[in-house]
Amino acid sequence: MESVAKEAKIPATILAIATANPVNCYHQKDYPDFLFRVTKSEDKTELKDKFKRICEKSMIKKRYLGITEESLKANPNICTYKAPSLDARQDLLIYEVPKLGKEAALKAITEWGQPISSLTHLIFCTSSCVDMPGADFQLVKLLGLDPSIQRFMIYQQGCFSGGTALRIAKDVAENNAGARVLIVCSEIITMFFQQPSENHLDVLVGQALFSDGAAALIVGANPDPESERQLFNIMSARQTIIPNSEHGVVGHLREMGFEYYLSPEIPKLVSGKIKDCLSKGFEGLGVNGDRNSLFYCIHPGGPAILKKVEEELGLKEGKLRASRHVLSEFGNMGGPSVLFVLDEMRKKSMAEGKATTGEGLEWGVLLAMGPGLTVETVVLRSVSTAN
Ligand SMILES: CC(=O)CC(=O)SCCNC(=O)CCNC(=O)[C@H](O)C(C)(C)COP(=O)(O)OP(=O)(O)OC[C@H]1O[C@@H](n2cnc3c(N)ncnc32)[C@H](O)[C@@H]1OP(=O)(O)O
Repeated sequence: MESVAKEAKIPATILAIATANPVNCYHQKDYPDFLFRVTKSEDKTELKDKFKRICEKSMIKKRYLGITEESLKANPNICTYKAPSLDARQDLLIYEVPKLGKEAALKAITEWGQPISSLTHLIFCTSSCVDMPGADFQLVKLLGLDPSIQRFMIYQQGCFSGGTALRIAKDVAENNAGARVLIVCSEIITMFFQQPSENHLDVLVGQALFSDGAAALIVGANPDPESERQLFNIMSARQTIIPNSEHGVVGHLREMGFEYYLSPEIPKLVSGKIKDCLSKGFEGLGVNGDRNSLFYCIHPGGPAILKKVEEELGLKEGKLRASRHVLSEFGNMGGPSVLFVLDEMRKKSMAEGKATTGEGLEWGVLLAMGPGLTVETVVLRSVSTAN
């Protein structure tokens, strides 16, 4: 099919962004006591000290989690390493994941300001649970969307799914006249909640970083200048696998929930590919090579990843402010994280009276990474905040 992209006067454009989190807020300084108490692991003092060190170095102040002491007491197997608890976790998640997504979606639709019936496509991403019919179907019911809305359900892509959703939305918006795509990424990481174990130290890293959140965006090409407000144009989007890195992030869905592995090599593997991702992403766009003249929305996977990427790209202090802010205030929410970063960037740019939604700069890049290791590179062009 001949791409309509060339005909689109304005390429796929983000028209609204919104976020939501569960109400329960956990302060990182209190979390080691909480985790070791609810999992009855107080006797593992060395492990707790190690966990405290990881929490202190996480650069996270607070996180939001759907789990509560009460819900864990009602499902004690969730608190016991390797105990079968898949049913209990699924039963909580299949309702909560679309519900949190709905909260973000309603805010995005309000910002967009158009009738819900104008939405033509839905992309729903989650790695938190699986079910049939899927979380996309549940969201259609919860929001009262047109039953004939065209759905894409993206399961189990992990932390890069926010970039995947933008890539698919760009294709859809530019090849279907009048398309308005609702993206919803919703993660509640109860499937990753595990009792600390001396035999599986990666779990400590996950318990210190992972958190719950949902983000929703609306994307369309050729926005109506009278009634729709542009936030960022999506100029290119591509996905790639980092060679020899599939051991980096691994998650096996078991009776215990997710049995997952996080290699200490992740920061090095990701940063080693980052220049190549940027040069391929910007190919043919005529943007100069000064990396400090771009704005950055990078998945806040952990402080070591951000630091390594910053060093590799030779970025000046402050260029990754939005990613670090999201890490500090919300933790690593997986797929939605990078969309939280985008929201933070445009809000701060507007609040500080910057000329564009991208910290006053014209061009920028959103980078999302996850299992594979896979990187999504989405090149963005900001718009004037005077719009
Ligand atoms: C690809 C993606 O990005 C997708 C995802 O989001 S998946 C999650 C990705 N994120 C990560 O894997 C975390 C990356 N790592 C980090 O950000 C940091 O290393 C950290 C916050 C975990 C620790 O901070 P740091 O400044 O490196 O402190 P450091 O003193 O080296 O490590 C603290 C402890 O954590 C341990 N540790 C670090 N990484 C570990 C890992 N992957 N597995 C097990 N233990 C680990 C260290 O051995 C150390 O233990 P001791 O205190 O007993 O010596």
